[in-house]
Amino acid sequence: MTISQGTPAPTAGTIPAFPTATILGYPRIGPRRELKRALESFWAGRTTAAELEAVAADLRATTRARLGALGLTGNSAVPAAFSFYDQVLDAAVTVGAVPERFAHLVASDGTLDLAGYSTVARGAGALAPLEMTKWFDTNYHYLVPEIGPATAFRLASDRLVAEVAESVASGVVPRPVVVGPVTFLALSKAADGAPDGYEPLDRLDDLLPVYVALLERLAAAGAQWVQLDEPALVTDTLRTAPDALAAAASRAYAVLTAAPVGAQRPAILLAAPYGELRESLPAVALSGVEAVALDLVEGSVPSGLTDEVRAGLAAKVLVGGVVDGHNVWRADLAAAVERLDALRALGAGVAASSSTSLFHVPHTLDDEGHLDAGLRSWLAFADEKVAEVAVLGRALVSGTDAVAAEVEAASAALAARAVAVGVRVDAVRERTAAVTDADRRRGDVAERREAQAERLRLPALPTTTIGSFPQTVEIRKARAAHAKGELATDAYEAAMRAEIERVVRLQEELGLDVLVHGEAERNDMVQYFAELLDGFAVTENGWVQSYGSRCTRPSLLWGDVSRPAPMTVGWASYAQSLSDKPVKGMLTGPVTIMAWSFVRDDVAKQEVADQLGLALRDEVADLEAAGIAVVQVDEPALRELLPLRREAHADYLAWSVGSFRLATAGAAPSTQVHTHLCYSEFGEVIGAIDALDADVTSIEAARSRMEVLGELEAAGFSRGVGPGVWDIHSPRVPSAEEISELLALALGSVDPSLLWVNPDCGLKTRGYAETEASLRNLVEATREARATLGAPVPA
Ligand SMILES: CN1c2c(nc(N)[nH]c2=O)NC[C@@H]1CNc1ccc(C(=O)N[C@@H](CCC(=O)N[C@@H](CCC(=O)N[C@@H](CCC(=O)O)C(=O)O)C(=O)O)C(=O)O)cc1
Ligand SMILES: N[C@@H](CCS)C(=O)O
Ligand SMILES: [Zn+2]
Repeated sequence: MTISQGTPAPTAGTIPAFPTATILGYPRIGPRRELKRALESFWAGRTTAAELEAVAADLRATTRARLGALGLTGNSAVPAAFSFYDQVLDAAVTVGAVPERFAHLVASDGTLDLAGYSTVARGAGALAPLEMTKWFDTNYHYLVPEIGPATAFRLASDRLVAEVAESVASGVVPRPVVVGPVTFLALSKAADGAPDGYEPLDRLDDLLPVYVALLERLAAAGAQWVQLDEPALVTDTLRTAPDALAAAASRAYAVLTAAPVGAQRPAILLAAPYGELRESLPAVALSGVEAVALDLVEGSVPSGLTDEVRAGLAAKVLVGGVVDGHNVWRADLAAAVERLDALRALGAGVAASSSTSLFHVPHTLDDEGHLDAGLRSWLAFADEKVAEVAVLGRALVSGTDAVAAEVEAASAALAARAVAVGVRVDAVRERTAAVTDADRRRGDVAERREAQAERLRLPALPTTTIGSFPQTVEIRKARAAHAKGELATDAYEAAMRAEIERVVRLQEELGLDVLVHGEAERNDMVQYFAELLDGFAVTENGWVQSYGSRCTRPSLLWGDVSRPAPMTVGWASYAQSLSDKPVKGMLTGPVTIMAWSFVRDDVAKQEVADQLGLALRDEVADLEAAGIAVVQVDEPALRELLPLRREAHADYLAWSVGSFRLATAGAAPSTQVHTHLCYSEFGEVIGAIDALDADVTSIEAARSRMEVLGELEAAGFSRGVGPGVWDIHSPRVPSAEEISELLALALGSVDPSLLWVNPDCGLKTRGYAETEASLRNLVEATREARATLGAPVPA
């Protein structure tokens, strides 16, 4: 195979040139969250599908122009990777894998309009949406396709083909991006009713013809290269073993490359982001794909290769993911050039790229004028990363000397960062170095239980919520006005206190037992703390898509972390002053603060986690001193940071659990420590959850109908536990009967003296109407359950 050096339209069998610089994907939400606003207007019925399409087309056009201006100029350098909601959902819709319950939304030609697509993503009434889960080890969530033995695959959407045609018409030959067939099936779940032992990957041979047909359509629309994302090939933690995934990749890519490049298909770039290709490397190297994108931030340049694998790679373009697509630190261009050189020795051609799609980072630093100039100079958001790959592409073509100034500037920024004030704070390092095992140990569990029962005097099956109450438009408006200086701090704080009072009164009226203050004052459960801790900076506009239209602004954790002053005590004490019932102090745990921030890459994660642990430990002490008897430390991201390789799990769990314990182990025996976990399946980390040594753990469970309880029981978990009885991800109000059923299930595996009753997660995304109705049913169902236990029922 020869890779042509020019960029003529391909003729059968000749491989079009691959650009020397590219990225694997770009943020879709828009620099001003234009897509979020357009989607939410459409969902609210304020705009039409045509208006939503127009906003999307504008965004795509702006992105193409921006990427070209930043230096992605070669044919196929610009990825066509737009999505209205999620790329995995798009793949499902493209191959016609829409679950049966949505069949009435599908047109006779198999297509789904934007309203139908939105319903599959978000549900409607009794129609449950596709399940949402974490995308690899990131804070992005994808929708899980449901594939059964009878799912009828067909090419059912021409959206991607139209996107290619739109781009070609605008003068840019793009590289369309699709989730690859192996990853698509490996991330799918078996549709309800599938027989035991069935796996969606069993359907690979039925799915491949649809990919073949799609490739042909993309070629006809003008695509010369297509990118098939296969991150499933870099991990050994999926349901399917890595050897089976490698075998599936061999089969799949034999079929997809059976036709020569040209009219029947574009050349194929198989992208393997988020980790290192290990078990699958031979399969990929020996496959017929024309290019492979390797993540050289998480992995390294392949070495120790057999002759056969070496020969396979030597026939391909190797795309070196040397610019971190997943974090925001400016690249070390000198080191990147070296890695690309090493790759050049292996492949038929080499290109510079981001390690992953850039949709994990914000659009641009241009919008962050407020950031300290030093910190800014250490950062690269999406646009700045595109400029970095463009520089590296020039180095590949013209030699390093041609980009000497850029390489030097990057090295100088790195050197300045290493010695900048606040990056290393001796007092913080001395404190973490002095931590002993005893600092991570609380007293005996039984003694704690007795002291807490005596202090709290709670009824059987205590009811509580997870922390946040609805973040109303008024709360957000007040915060936005305060940030702009249009609302004075006193007035803002008074508005938040009024909100806290309303939430406390509501909980008392509903009859909940352990109250929360509602978190009205928090813009986000991580950013709130980042704004108050030293070592962090926050962005004004650094939005990153978390799922669908929902975004977060991950904070920048750049230096040693310490707590200049109490962060939550004023709000918690105010809430406690309003009620005789215990009000929980509410903190976000060290692991979650790390997982949902952009974390410095110059220090071991364990050190960062312990710094956070110590800051939170001081906060717990201050909450206790203010009379708070229950403190909840949320760790919804404990599972999320679990490495994609099993060999790294024990080390990760040791430091992550250690940092949580450091945060909480200073609490007195009579202080009840809660933790809360959600957004993941926790089966794999049950041992670690137990090791957190919290007195009470609330955990997402409603959607899986309490599945996690069996896992906890099997692991001998014998602490207080609140399996969620209300799936808060949809506006549906669960009836008291439904909640009673879930409670009965829970009582089948949890000792009644240990069972708590609570929703799955916080209520910040819900409205008040459904919140009040659901909590009323929750309290009612609890009263009934108490009666069946013969426990005294509080008035
Ligand atoms: C629990 N989750 C979280 C994750 N990561 C976090 N960092 N935080 C999380 O809570 N990861 C896992 C999950 C992901 N789930 C979600 C769920 C919900 C959202 C969400 O609702 N995001 C909001 C933005 C939240 C926020 O930052 N609010 C700010 C700013 C609000 C805002 O947009 N203001 C307007 C002006 C006000 C107005 O007029 O309405 C503006 O700035 O333009 C705040 O409250 O102050 C979202 O809208 O997407 C995210 C992840
Ligand atoms: N305390 C937080 C946890 C979310 S995971 C909340 O209630 O929103
Ligand atoms: Zn939660």
